[in-house]
Amino acid sequence: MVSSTNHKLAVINFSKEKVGLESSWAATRDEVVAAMEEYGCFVALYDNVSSQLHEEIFESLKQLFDLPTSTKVLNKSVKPLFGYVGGIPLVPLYESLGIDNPNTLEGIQNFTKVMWPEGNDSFRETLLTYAKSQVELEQMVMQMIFEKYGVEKYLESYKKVFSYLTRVQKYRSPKENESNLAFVSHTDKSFMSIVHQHQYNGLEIRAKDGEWFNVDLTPSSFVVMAGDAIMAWSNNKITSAHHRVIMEEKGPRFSIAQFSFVEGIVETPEEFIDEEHPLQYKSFDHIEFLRFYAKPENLKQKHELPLKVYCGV
Ligand SMILES: O=C(O)CCC(=O)C(=O)O
Ligand SMILES: [Fe+2]
Repeated sequence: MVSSTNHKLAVINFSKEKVGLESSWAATRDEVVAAMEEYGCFVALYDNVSSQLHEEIFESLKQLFDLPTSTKVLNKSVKPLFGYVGGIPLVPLYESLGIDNPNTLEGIQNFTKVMWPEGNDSFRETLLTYAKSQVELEQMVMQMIFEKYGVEKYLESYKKVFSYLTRVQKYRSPKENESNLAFVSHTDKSFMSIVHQHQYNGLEIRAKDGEWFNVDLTPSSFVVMAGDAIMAWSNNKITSAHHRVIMEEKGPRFSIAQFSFVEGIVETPEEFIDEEHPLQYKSFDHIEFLRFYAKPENLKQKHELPLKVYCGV
């Protein structure tokens, strides 16, 4: 689709040679924070996931989604919204499974032993390698943001309490007379998210002026996005990106979203608060916020910013 928008996400090179250099680290950090403040997201070009790994991971997702629904629904979690999603009338094209702690052997094993009781070493190894790379990318971005705002003294304690959820997702093509809105407009409830896709575009971002624009991605593109928790943490310096998925092209489209959550309290550092910038959100327990958001009566309300309802000042 040709779009006539003026909006375009920044594309920032995160290749090892580049960000490994002290001189380009600082320039990259500035680009990251400017992009996050403008759109709540940017595209990272990241060569730590090779094209071979990229193909392997999406090949293995096809196998996963081909399992019978009776197996996929066994993907459950005590954490709210961490399990299987499919057959939802609001998003009929969408199906997804959640892998808690995908960057640890235990986390990925807990998932594979439910999906393939006889084991699936190749899925386990591919996903673990992939998830570790994505976490590495997120931690670089996190470090840049904390540094740029002069609050890096809090970074180590945050790193200790971050946990990750990977959602693997499949969008089928719409049937005739069916809407092509494959995932409704939302902000992520995470601290940050990273989205990676196979073959087909579909992700759209809402700019601050309200215009929607699509994002053209390559196999080495990773969309790094601000979630609601970093918005609260930064006292709205960075606001979470409203986004949705439209199925323009033939599907199925596969994507992987990785979400970071704070296993504990998210609190705005005092450095972000002054007379001109009063505190916007009370400190909150991240997982409890998810529990609040996931209550059917709250989901039904379709709040523009559920976090504001939960703990806005
Ligand atoms: O599939 C995508 O491109 C985005 C998915 C998404 O927004 C989400 O899982 O929160
Ligand atoms: Fe999202």
